[in-house]
Amino acid sequence: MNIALIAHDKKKQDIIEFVKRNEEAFSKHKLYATGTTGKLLMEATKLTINRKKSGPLGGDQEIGSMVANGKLDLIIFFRDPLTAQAHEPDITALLRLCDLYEVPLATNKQSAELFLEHIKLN
Ligand SMILES: O=C(CO)COP(=O)(O)O
Repeated sequence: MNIALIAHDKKKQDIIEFVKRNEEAFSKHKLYATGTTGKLLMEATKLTINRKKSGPLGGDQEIGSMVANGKLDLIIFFRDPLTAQAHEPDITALLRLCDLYEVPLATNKQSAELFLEHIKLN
C-alpha cells in the first residue's frame, strides 16, 4: 500500500511512537510524509520515507494531489485539534479530497491503531 504519514507539531511525538512501535508493519509499504514529519520519522526509525514539502509550505497540498491522482491508499494524519494552523485551508482541502476519493484517513491514534490492525491482517 501507499501510505502517507502526517502529524502536527504537538502530535509529532505521538506519531513517532506509533510508527516505531509498528515499524515492521510499515516497512512492508511505500511511505510518504510531509516534510518535518518524514524527517523526524526517518531519524527515529530505519524506514525510508518519500518526503514532500513541510505542511505549512504546501506539503498537505502535495499529499492532496496524490490523493486526487489515485496514488495513496491510506493516510494517517495526527491532527492537533487545539492549535490554530496557518495553513488550515490546505488541511481542510486534504480532508475533503480524502472524502471525495474515499481514501481511508485516520486523524487520531485510536483510528490509526484500527487501520493498522487491518493492514497487518492483509
Ligand atoms: O503541517 C502539517 C500538516 O498540516 C505537517 O507538516 P510537517 O510534517 O512538515 O510538520
